[in-house]
Amino acid sequence: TSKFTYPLASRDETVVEEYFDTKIVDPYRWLESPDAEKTKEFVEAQNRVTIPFLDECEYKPAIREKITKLWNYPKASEPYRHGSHYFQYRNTGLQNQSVIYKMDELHTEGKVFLDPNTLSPDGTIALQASSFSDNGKIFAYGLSKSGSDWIEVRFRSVETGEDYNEVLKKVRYSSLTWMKDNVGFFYGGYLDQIKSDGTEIDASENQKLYYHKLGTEQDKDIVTVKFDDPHLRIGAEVSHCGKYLVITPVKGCKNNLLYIGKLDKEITGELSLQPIVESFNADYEYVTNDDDIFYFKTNRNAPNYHIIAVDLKNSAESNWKTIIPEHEKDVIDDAQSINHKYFVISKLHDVKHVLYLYEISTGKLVHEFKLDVGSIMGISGKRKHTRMFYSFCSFLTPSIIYQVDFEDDKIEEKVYHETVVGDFDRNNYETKQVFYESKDGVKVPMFLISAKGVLDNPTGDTPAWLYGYGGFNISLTPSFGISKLIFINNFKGIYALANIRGGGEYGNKWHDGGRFENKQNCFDDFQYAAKYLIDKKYTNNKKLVIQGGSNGGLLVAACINQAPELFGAAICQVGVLDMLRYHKFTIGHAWKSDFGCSSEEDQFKYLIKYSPLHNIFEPNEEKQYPATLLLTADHDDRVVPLHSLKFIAELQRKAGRSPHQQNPLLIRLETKAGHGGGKPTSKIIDELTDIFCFVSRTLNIQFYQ
Ligand SMILES: O=C(NCC(=O)N1CCC[C@H]1C(=O)O)OCc1ccccc1
Repeated sequence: TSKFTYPLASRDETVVEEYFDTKIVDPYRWLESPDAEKTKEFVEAQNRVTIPFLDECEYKPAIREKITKLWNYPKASEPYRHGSHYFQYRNTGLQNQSVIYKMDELHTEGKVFLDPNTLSPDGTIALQASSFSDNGKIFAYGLSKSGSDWIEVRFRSVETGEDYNEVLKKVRYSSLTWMKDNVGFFYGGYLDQIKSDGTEIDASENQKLYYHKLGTEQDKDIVTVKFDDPHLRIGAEVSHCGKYLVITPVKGCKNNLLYIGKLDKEITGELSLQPIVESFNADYEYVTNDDDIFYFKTNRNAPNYHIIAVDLKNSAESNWKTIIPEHEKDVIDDAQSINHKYFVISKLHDVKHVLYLYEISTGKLVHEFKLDVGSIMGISGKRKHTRMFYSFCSFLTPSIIYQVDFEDDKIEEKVYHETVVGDFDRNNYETKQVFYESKDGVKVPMFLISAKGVLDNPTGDTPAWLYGYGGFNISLTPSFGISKLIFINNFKGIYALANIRGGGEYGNKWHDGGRFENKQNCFDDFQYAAKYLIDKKYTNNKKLVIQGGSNGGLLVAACINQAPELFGAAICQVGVLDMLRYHKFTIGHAWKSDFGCSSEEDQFKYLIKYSPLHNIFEPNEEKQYPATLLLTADHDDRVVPLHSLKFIAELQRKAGRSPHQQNPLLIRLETKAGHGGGKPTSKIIDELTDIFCFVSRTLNIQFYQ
């Protein structure tokens, strides 16, 4: 690839920050102002370099055509019962947003209930939150614009399909939950926030839990719960019996407080709350309750989670009862209630889901559902229902929806709907789970997917795509994706998913193994995954592309700083790249629960060691950066674009200018787009096409039609 002349970004060396006894220069601080003219010029200059590079890919039209063709298969969610109707999300294949259908009977076409595609010509208005009233007659729904976390909440009558007049604004990081009277509604709002279009970078503060009465204006809403700490987000859920409000305030992204408010009278002001947990010592998630006995899924004294019962009449921890004990290896993932008397619980067993029924009153195991290797994507059904649905997927199965009917003590299961993808034939592929050793000897699981026969006959020259995340207790379970199939099929590649530490695959210990001072374990695990793929001759370092987004973007950027020799290309999406300043923007402060914060000396000491922006090396004859593509967007208010702008500016200056840096170092900046949630199909296809073009050109791999 030809030598690049990268845009010059001015540097202001006078911006110096003191971190304890260390001075850190921040010359691109000016790129933190998204609306500044200079920033806009910088963005345009970058796109003028990147777009031609991607457009020159000879396979671009064929790649786009292939993605579009494979993507174009009908998708349908499991049915959800609310009141006397069933609701289902459907997409004919290429629609920008899925459509909600309302059915009177199962297996019927039903009719369109809410079609977000009618709300914007380019599909950038998305449904980001929703909650049906208990009687299923009113649908509360939150719409986001251009991928921002901000939502506007509206209310739609199920019978008429008409919206009520009110619109709730300045809502984000919010639960939506109804009173059982189908008139009262709770949500979390930042009503004194000035700007809220998703391009602002400042943090929102002082979220309050509001009570809204259906049919009234937002300015009549009542503050029912508020806390002094400006960073608390107030989770709330009306109990199944309707008599209580379960309040779960959260500060970071781990551990929450727990309060219960009684809802027995007219809501006129702040609720009096019964404190259950008043320190951030664990996660507590409401499952259901029988009057004063509340069931929670928690990792309190149970790193793999367990189900406990708390009696409101004596809610001291010493009086809590364990109903379903933790498993020594398997991790409880989702816990709901169904058919009046059962818990329905999914657990992760070596990164594959298993599904169980337990009796609520005794905690006794009642039934285990037989599942293939794969994931439970969703469970649909309420405690008062005698029917539930769950959707299953795997790397080679897009979606199978099962229907389960409980008659007396009989449990009857059948396939409700199986999704078919064009001419995709799963028999041409194979999946393998391997366990490789990381730097410290810890065994890390990794999934490998390829065409049949490829894994058993490694040639050392197969293109490989290694994906990882490694944080926030998030488990990467098998999922079906067109992009994986195209890389396997049309680039004749191997797809690898590494379940590195920081995730939730093995409960709390796996999460703790990859956070705070242990964060380097995530990078080691990912680099050792790459070494494994190379040592086993599945690929070589010129044919290996690594990809990750957000916290996974941090992973990718840290790894190309630390071990550039392992990779041929790196795709870093919406990455967290300035670890000294991330907490200052939008919801960044919440991530201290994984990253720590540079305001603490001991945490600054480990953050400065891996912060991507502060560890860029100057290439020499021995080492250069792999071909690197950063991606971000103007309405990303989860991870603000300044991370990627500052990183690419420094990377292109310090590395890009060196004669030893032959591989391109580029950034792709999208408009009217955000962190990823709600992204319209058209933009997803554009982005994936560009990523494949970048990989094809830089790894010099052919696209087979
Ligand atoms: O910040 C997070 N989650 C963590 C997160 O998004 N992270 C954590 C690091 C960067 C980024 C990512 O990896 O996607 O969620 C905030 C939120 C949004 C909507 C509703 C409730 C709460």
